[in-house]
Amino acid sequence: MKIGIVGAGFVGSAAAYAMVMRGVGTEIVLVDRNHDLAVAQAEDILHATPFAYPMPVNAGDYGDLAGSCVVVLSAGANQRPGETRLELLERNAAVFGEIIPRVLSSAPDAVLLIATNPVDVMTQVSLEIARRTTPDFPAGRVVGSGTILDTARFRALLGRHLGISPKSVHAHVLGEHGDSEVLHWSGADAGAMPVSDFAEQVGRPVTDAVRAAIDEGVRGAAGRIIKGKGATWYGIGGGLARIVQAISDDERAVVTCSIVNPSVAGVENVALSLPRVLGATGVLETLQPTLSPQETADLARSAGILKEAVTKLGIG
Ligand SMILES: NC(=O)C1=CN([C@@H]2O[C@H](COP(=O)(O)OP(=O)(O)OC[C@H]3O[C@@H](n4cnc5c(N)ncnc54)[C@H](O)[C@@H]3O)[C@@H](O)[C@H]2O)C=CC1
Ligand SMILES: CC(=O)C(=O)O
Repeated sequence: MKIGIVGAGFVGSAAAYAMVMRGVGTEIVLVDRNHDLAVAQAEDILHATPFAYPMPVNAGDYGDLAGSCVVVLSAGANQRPGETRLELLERNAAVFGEIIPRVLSSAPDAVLLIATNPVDVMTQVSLEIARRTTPDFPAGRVVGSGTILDTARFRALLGRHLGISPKSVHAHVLGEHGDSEVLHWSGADAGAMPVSDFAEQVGRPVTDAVRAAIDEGVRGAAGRIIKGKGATWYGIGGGLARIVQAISDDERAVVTCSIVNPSVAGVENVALSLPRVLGATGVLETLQPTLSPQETADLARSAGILKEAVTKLGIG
């Protein structure tokens, strides 16, 4: 399975590296406006393959994306310290107006996996662009990485608090990949029991202070990391590799990710994250989790913020 990546900067290269280390796909092609960068990243990542999963890793042009089952889109501007994801919108929407038609003319059957921020709005922009040439382009074939990263942060922090592997924690972040995201505390579980029960049993209760610290740890992660090192890449690289694996292996894994929803929390036609079943053609099913009244209100607020952003852009 060939995997294409457009945008070979921090995020695209970390995704390629994570795929090589996990053995996702059988060939990777990196495309970037800065071709020399793509060449250098491909060469560097290729050198990791003897320690992981041998596969060709090359830089290429759009034509080399032909036959890709998934194309990751990680091109465009990233946040400067203090900037929100939504502030990147106009710059990155213009970049995608150029990129998406070129990707689809070379790889018309690929699932598009959007990482560029603001990722939910960029997912909706991408679907809109794809539908200009293919009006019935399925919404489930344009997948935003959405809150896969926030969900990973939530699981990592809960696992650390409980003293267990984050793999044994099932807890999702819903809504915007951004400031209005919703930590689904009422649905969080560990070891097949509600997280609060597990926490009491192991003597590490989730007090209001713990909960507030985890909420801030998740919601404030990007800002902190960007302040410290200029950008984030390892977490999202791992998350993108995980999504690509689910698609390329037709795995039917449940992952929080973003697509355009016909209706969510009373808001129509807006992209945001919910738990979804991922397989070869992208999103196969969307799950509607049971939420507390406060979580329902928070998800509606998040959907409203995203809807306002797409409406300003003249889509949705
Ligand atoms: N979804 C998520 O959870 C996350 C998303 N991001 C987002 O990913 C995006 C990329 O971030 P970084 O990799 O840190 O940025 P970067 O600046 O390192 O890489 C972006 C790459 O896009 C390329 N590019 C720009 N315009 C292009 C065009 N028209 N055609 C082809 N290539 C083009 C640039 O040459 C550059 O190499 C940003 O929007 C960032 O906010 C970053 C972290 C997490
Ligand atoms: C930059 C970004 O979106 C993140 O690390 O969450």
